[in-house]
Amino acid sequence: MKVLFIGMGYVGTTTGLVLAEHGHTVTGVDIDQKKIDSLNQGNVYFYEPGLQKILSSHLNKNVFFTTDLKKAVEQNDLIFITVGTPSLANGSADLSYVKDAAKMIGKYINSEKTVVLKSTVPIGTTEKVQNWIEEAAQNSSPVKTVMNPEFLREGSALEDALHPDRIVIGTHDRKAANQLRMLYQNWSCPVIETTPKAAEMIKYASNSFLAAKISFINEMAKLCDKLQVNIQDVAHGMGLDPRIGPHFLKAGLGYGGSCFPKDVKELIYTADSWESPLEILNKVDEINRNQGGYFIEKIKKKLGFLKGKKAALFGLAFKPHTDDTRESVSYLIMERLLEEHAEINVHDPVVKLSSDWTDQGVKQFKDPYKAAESADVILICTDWPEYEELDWAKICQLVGSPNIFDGRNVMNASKIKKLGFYYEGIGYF
Ligand SMILES: NC(=O)C1=CN([C@@H]2O[C@H](COP(=O)(O)OP(=O)(O)OC[C@H]3O[C@@H](n4cnc5c(N)ncnc54)[C@H](O)[C@@H]3O)[C@@H](O)[C@H]2O)C=CC1
Ligand SMILES: O=C(O)[C@H]1O[C@H](OP(=O)(O)OP(=O)(O)OC[C@H]2O[C@@H](n3ccc(=O)[nH]c3=O)[C@H](O)[C@@H]2O)[C@H](O)[C@@H](O)[C@@H]1O
Repeated sequence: MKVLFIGMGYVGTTTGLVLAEHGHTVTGVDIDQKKIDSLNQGNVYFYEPGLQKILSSHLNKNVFFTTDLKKAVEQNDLIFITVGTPSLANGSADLSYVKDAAKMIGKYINSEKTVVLKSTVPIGTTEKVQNWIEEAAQNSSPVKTVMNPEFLREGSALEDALHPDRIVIGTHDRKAANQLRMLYQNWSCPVIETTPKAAEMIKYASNSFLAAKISFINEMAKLCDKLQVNIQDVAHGMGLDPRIGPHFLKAGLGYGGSCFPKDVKELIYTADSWESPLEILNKVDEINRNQGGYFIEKIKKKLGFLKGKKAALFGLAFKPHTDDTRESVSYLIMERLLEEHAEINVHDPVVKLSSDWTDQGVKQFKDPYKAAESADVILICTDWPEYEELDWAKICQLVGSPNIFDGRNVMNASKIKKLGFYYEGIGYF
């Protein structure tokens, strides 16, 4: 089938390429000329394992990129909207990008279209999109709308999009539902058909539930710190119960990224506006926001003060295997360290620190051993697997004081302590 994607970000690029891999012909449009130029040169402009190879094998065969939306809309009858829906100051989702995309579809519509929302949008937005398109189109051609939420994770986006747990099709239109079933016919996971509103809610409720699991285990981890109980053992023991499951029980610095924080806030906002407050999600959000501060307090308790101390911060990305730093707790930690007048050396395998930070004296090192040199404390903020594999005996010789605070509980605590380090994780020591 021929498919158009509007918005060539993480989701649009990944899902577009995965559809191409399944034999569909995909056109990707973005308003950002640089992104389109990069993709047209065969370069995925963000770091996501596996995508580069798929782009290389499909570019200009059954994958095309352009900024010419008019032509792209005219030539495609199945159109996905994959633009961003970031948080506004009041916590609600900024729908301006979705609205712009809808209006442009309406403006250029030349035949019957099916418009599929893959962006995460508040409950009721799919209906609004239908109206925005129809208003702009002045009823020149019929349009059908579908909500088809995306569940991929950054860092494993390709695998997730190739092998999703479920496909949710939210529409009132039989023909549109069948079109999507055809599109996804090679996928073997369950397909759920429901209303657009339920599909929208499935996405927010899923992300909120996962965020709640993380905040729950982080609360337990803080209690474990006091009780001297290993949270890893607790999570393992809990996770063996299939009603609980082992996933998303990793205690640490909490959730970051472009989705959990914003989606939790949006659902809280929607619930408040319906006068049906979600007390539990308010707490989930609050616990998460406090996790970085809790980590800093732990370090201060051990070191006494941070002024003039050298901190080696390992990991800037909000999670491993991505270069995405949106809502990454590492930045909040850097801010706190700067407020305390600590010196900061950072390392990340893929993220490059912006001049906003280097201008404030933060130094970035390509070599983690160099970053650790003469440090008073090492802070592990992202669970990149390579950190576990470093030569920690060597690092122990390089540092000024052998202190490790592991915000992701990635190290083997007993091994690292045997090397001579003072070690603290979160609910893990
Ligand atoms: N990043 C992720 O892992 C996931 C994201 N989502 C949701 O998918 C949506 C997109 O997320 P990302 O891909 O991360 O965002 P992103 O910010 O990486 O990409 C959005 C793209 O849309 C483009 N854009 C904005 N307005 C446009 C317009 N009018 N016409 C054409 N292009 C336009 C931007 O230039 C940008 O390249 C969000 O609603 C997000 O919540 C859902 C599941 C996973
Ligand atoms: O809507 C979205 O954008 C996506 O949001 C998340 O995906 P993502 O944010 O890419 O990454 P996750 O693996 O979920 O991690 C999110 C954050 O939670 C943290 N986390 C995750 C798991 C855990 O046990 N503990 C924990 O602290 C990670 O370090 C990271 O900061 C969801 O997992 C996806 O299903 C969803 O599609």
